[in-house]
Amino acid sequence: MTLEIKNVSKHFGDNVAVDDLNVEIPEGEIFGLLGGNGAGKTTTFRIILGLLNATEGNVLYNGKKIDYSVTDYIGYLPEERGLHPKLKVREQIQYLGKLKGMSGKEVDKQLDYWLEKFEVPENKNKKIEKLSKGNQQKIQVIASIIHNPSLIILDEPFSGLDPINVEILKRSVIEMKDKGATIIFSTHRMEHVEELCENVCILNKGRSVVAGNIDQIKSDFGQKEIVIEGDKDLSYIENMPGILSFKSVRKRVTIKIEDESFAEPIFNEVIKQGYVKRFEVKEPSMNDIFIAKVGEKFE
Ligand SMILES: Nc1ncnc2c1ncn2[C@@H]1O[C@H](COP(=O)(O)OP(=O)(O)OP(=O)(O)O)[C@@H](O)[C@H]1O
Repeated sequence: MTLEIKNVSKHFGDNVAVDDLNVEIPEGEIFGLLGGNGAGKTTTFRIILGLLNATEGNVLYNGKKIDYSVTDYIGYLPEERGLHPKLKVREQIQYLGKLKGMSGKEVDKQLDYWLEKFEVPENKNKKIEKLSKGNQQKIQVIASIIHNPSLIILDEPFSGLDPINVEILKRSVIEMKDKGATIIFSTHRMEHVEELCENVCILNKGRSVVAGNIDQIKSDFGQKEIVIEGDKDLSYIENMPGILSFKSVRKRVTIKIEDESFAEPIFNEVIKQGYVKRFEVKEPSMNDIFIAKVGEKFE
């Protein structure tokens, strides 16, 4: 049940929102669609769901076009959140669950389960307008997964959540994957994809600038990071060959190098100074890769 995005472009007048995008998302995977504001993430989701027509190309799930209006196997957390503020949580979820063909009993069971998971069981009979923004967001996520969909599309699911709730949602996303769902989510926070995804696509101005397996992307990128911890003054290393950047904060030095071959000469210099607590050659972060490929930073 692979999701295939094939040569998809979307033009809004002269504005090219998505530009010849090709992505394959295997079944049962958590896939990250990355990019800054206006990169084309939401437009891509709307095209996947059949809510927008592509100018060119097509999207197939399980070999067929998706028509969101008639599909019960899709869960979608839209960018524009759409809960009814005057309804109580249970009333809202009952309404949406029944639209997806569930019985009232089934909805209640699932709702209790997810409210417990999201650590807000006390909100079941509260009016949505009385909940904080983050807690409304949790209800919106529950609304999109209440019917146990096999394809879940989450547009910026972590935005507006505090760090504790980000962790709770991450755990739930992993649980949905373990139950067999294919999940695609968008974010402009690189660290979210590093933790959750095997494969990603980074969009910039509608184009895929980097795509594929995260480990592979990192190893193909070539550049590495060295972290050294200890008491020694290592500032002279800054002038050695292959060094792209050198940062020293308290007792920790972080060095970016062009490729791994430059690590050994640095190591040899460092141990000449005697004992160090740590010398580690690390893969670059997705943020480093994004900056190098796109020239923008997302934090
Ligand atoms: N209905 C529309 N009409 C005209 N232009 C649109 C429309 N929807 C999106 N766009 C444009 O398409 C581009 C991509 O927008 P999109 O919302 O897909 O980006 P995004 O990556 O989801 O951004 P964000 O992170 O800000 O939500 C933008 O330049 C946007 O202005």
